[in-house]
Amino acid sequence: MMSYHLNKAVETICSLWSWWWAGSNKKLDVVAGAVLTVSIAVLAILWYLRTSRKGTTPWPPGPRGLPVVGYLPFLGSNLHHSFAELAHLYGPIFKLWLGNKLCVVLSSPSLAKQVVRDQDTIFANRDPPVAAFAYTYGGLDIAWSPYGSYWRNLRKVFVREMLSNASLEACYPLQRSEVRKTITNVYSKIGTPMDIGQLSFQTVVNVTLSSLWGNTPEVHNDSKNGAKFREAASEITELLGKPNISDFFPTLAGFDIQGVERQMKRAFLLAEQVIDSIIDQKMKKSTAKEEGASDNGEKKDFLQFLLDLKEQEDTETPITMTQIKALLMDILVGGTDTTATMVEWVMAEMIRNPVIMKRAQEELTNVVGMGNIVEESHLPKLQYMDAVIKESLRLHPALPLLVPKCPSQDCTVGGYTIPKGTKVFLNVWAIHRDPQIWDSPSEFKPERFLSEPGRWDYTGNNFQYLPFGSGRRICAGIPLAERMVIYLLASLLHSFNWQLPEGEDLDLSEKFGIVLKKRTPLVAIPTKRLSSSDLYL
Ligand code: HEM
Repeated sequence: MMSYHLNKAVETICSLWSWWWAGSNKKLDVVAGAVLTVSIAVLAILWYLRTSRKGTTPWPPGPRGLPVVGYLPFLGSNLHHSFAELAHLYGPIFKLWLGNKLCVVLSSPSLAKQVVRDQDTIFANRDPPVAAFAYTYGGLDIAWSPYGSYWRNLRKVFVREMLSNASLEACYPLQRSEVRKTITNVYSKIGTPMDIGQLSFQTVVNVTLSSLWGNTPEVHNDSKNGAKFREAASEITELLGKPNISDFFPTLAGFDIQGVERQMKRAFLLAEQVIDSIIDQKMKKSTAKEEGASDNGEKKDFLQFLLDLKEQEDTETPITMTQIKALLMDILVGGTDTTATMVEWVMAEMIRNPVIMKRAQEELTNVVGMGNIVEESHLPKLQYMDAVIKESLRLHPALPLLVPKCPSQDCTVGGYTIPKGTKVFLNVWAIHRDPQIWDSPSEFKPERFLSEPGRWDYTGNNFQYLPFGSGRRICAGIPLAERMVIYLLASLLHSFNWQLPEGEDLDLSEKFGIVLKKRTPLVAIPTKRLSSSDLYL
């Protein structure tokens, strides 16, 4: 049918043109006439193809915006809020131009399904911001590498070796020791205001560092390394979320007008120094071991595993030192700020809802007992706490727009064409607050997750609830994240009571970035909850 119309169009153009040509060939030479004929035919075909495609499946509706800058000047600082407002005007799928980037925003479970389930392979690509390349050796990590065998192998190595039950079990003593250090530290400052976000971030970075490279004493005794890495990691996340002209106008990227890339490179170098020094120590240690006694059957930590993998030539998943560093960067940057921010949101919601905090603490008293500290074996029994965390992730998803997707070919979603290369945002923040899905959506009600526990999990199969995303590019660190969040929260709440400083109000407003943070840090005062001081040491 299409080729019939096409032939017809070309035929008509040619016959009209030959008529003009017949009357005027005295003035033009033969070659110029032929070139003109072909050019007009090509233009006509292109015009036909473009208009005929638009006619069958149009592009999504959306606001017009201004020439050159598109809709950029009209967006507020909280992108997820602006997108939710536009969805009220244009519907659950709309398009907008941000500079010369075509973006499409989806805000309903059924559209989410079409992207992350029905056409997952097409949408499993990323459109990395310029800043992302600067800290991942040009996109050699899991989060920003394009969909394909490189990404698949790297993700497989990470999931199989670091997140298997055996590896998580092996890491528990190290995690426990870091969480205990935090409890002792808080106890030493009891009665004074504490920044909960900072406290969580510090703990999560230490837990992650020790999970990655085990209890290498040189690393743990070097508190400078931890502090340096924390500074670098928070700057990297901050810069990743910063709107950057280089991303909206790729032709201007070379100028780095806002200096985002330069700042990112500086933060990256700081983080790289820490990673290099740890790899260095690890390699020295294993050389010493090789020369001395056997390893007594000790389980290898993740870094050791990666270093050994690098040396193997006959492996299915070969890896270079640069790739190892990109992977470590990914885990450290992608896993720490998200997890720590979630702990802060959950604490904020509980401080705002003292009845809920009390119920969570009662559950801890029943499961753990007032004469004990929280242990790993208690965690699966904390059902109410689990519901509180799920409800916090519903209202404050750490990545409210997930990581934007980028189709590898033209495709159709919700009856609209989405051209190849479009930046596609899934507004899970809006889905999580949709009154057609959730009863009293803006209220904090953990009970909603208790009544049908099987219905809500983090697997991404229920498109109404996607705090960790869905499909092939779903968060790679869920088991570790889940465990760190509940373990740290349970320990903080079992050991202490928490309240706001006298006369302070709780501000729950949000600050958009790649990670959705609290606009103002949560500051709270801990008081002793357990009777014996020994339980704090
Ligand atoms: C509460 C904590 C966390 C939350 C809420 C979270 C959430 C997410 C989300 C929403 C995505 C994007 C998924 C998508 O685009 O569909 C993601 C990707 C990712 N996350 Fe997490 N995450 C958390 C913790 C972690 C941790 C602890 C790690 C690693 C140790 C981690 C590693 C990753 C990686 C590697 C990706 C990229 C996956 C890929 O592109 O294949 N995350 N995370």
